[in-house]
Amino acid sequence: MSDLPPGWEKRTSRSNGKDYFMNIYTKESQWETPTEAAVQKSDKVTCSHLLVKHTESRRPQNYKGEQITRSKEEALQLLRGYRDMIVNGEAKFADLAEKHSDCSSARRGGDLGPFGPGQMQKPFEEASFALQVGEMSEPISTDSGVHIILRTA
Ligand SMILES: O=C(N[C@H](Cc1nc2ccccc2[nH]1)C(=O)O)c1cc2ccccc2s1
Repeated sequence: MSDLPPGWEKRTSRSNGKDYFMNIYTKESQWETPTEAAVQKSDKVTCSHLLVKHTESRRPQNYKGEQITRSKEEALQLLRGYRDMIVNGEAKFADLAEKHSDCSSARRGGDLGPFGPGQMQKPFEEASFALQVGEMSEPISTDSGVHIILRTA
């Protein structure tokens, strides 16, 4: 069994059964077998989000194919309610995201995985990169709808 350089973990892909390698510091993954120690700093963040779409969303339909009919104001009120439940410990972020997010990442408790600058819509990127690990954003708006973001790495 060949040893891996420090900071890497071998995983098996659920979608194709192939082995891949996860950097335990940055949570970034790669198919190639690493030959160097894993870097501990990354220009990426890992976030989860809860998206509530509304009639002004770029695609007013959620990943389940349901048409979105709520107004932007209603979406914001819903989202503030979820955020309050998380802040006062009544519910977990991932549980509410899985139950209520209109983004397909709901299937993974809202997890979007690691992303770097230039990958997400600007308002989302700016809010995400301003968070400390473990911190949750105030509601923010993108063309997709209104979101709360939790930075996890
Ligand atoms: O753009 C996506 N989903 C859109 C909604 C949406 N719009 C977003 C804008 C910024 C960040 C996440 C966002 N998710 C949809 O389902 O209509 C993504 C889904 C997923 C799922 C897993 C990992 C990344 C992504 S990005």
